[in-house]
Amino acid sequence: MEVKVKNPWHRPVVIFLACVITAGIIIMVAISVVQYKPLHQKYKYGIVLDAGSSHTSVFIYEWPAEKENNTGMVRQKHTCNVQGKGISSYSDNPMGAGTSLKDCMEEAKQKIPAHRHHETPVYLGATAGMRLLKMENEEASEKVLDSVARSLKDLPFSYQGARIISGQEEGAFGWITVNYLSENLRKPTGTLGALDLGGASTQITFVPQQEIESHDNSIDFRLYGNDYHLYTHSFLCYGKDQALKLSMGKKIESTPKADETHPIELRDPCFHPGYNFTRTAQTVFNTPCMKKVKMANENFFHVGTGNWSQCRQSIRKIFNTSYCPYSRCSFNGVFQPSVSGNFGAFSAFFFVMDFLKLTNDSLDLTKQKLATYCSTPWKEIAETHPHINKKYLSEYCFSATYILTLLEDGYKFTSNNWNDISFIKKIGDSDAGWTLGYMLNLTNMIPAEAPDVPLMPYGGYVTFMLLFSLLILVLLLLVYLYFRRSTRTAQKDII
Ligand SMILES: Nc1ccn([C@@H]2O[C@H](COP(=O)(O)OP(=O)(O)O)[C@@H](O)[C@H]2O)c(=O)n1
Ligand SMILES: [Ca+2]
Repeated sequence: MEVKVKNPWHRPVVIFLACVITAGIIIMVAISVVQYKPLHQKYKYGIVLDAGSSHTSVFIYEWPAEKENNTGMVRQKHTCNVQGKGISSYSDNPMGAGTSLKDCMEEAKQKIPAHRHHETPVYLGATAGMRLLKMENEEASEKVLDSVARSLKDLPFSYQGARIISGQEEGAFGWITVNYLSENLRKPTGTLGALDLGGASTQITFVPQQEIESHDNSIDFRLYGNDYHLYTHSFLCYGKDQALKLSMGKKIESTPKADETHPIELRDPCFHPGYNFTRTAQTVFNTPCMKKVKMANENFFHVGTGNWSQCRQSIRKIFNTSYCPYSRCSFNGVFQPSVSGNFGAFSAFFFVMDFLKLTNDSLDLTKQKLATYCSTPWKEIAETHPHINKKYLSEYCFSATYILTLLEDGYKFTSNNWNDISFIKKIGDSDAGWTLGYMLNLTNMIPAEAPDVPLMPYGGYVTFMLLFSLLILVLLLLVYLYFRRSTRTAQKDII
């Protein structure tokens, strides 16, 4: 006998529910395939040594193992400052350069889980101090690099090289670091220019509004599917320590000697009134940034006069602005388009301006405050900061005046765009500097094209899957109940 369902229009409902369930299962399977996520987050590590002119720092970075190509995923886990001066100061004792790294590398072994050691890349990049040593004594610079390389190869990490990076690389990787950390690289919105002040060189890097007229200053990247056309320049000898030597050297050369028996008295407006030290000319002229002078073995009296505007005038003399083979220049005949957009100024730009609490004022107020600081007697300055190394303390007036002169007269910032400059040390957990960009580049962690991204964030994915499963269960339950009811009704009808 034929079984008749009592209510025939229920059939489309059943077909509809069956379709919804099938579609639901297909969607869930499809999302599971696209959305891969390991249950346990594993981290990978990388080490970069920044062998600067004044000191060496070790940076340890970490990132989730499965997210190498995601912007902003690499963060600084730990940093260690190597005791003593930079590796270029070991020219007379190259072995000492390698030994100096031991303590910090021991710390790195503790910070990185042992099972990751063998796959953790370690890179050493040396900057302007080693560029200068190479100019002065190539053999000594090679010995120093050999020594640090040997020391790093002895470690359980994956040694990837120790080399002097170019000024262009230093500028470009500093720019990549600040823009990676600010998560600017995957958005079509603006980027952040990078200003790096070291002891021996300084770098300026930004996306210009106008054409780059000199090939040497142009650098092109394709990052996450976006093209970047950058202007960059590194001024060797214009880091703050070398600039001080250039400036003092110029003053010494123009200071007449009273007589043959008495040392020169260098009256220096960039040092506080009451500051009075005897120095050897060797400490000023021991650099390939200046031509050697005859008086290298002589002493001179270094006497502070604390006059900011005169200090500024004296610093202007180390910038040659008398010739420019392009439509516009910064100084020393170097092409520079007009600065545009926001800038992050880091390393010594930050250390100096932060120490003097000059990071948040207008250009005019910064000048006023600095003028007052420079004219403060040395005795008062030394008493206010008893724990700060006297050499560093005595140089802040010069350094800050140099920073202002470099930014205003050199790079042509004005009071209108002064506040586009942010003096920064870190972005999030990570230091601004070239090391992160260098590692991202060498580990191919910034692809040229945008990497495939999961359909939805992990949290959203889990919630979606749970709700969808619940919905399907409810639908299945409804279908079951419906069939049970229909069968019972049919049985009743038969009876
Ligand atoms: N806490 C700190 C650390 C460094 N610095 C200065 O920052 C500069 C860092 O330069 P660097 O060693 O990276 O030298 P480059 O090789 O980059 O020219 C040096 O002039 C240091 O004296 C500072 O003023 N305060
Ligand atoms: Ca540096």
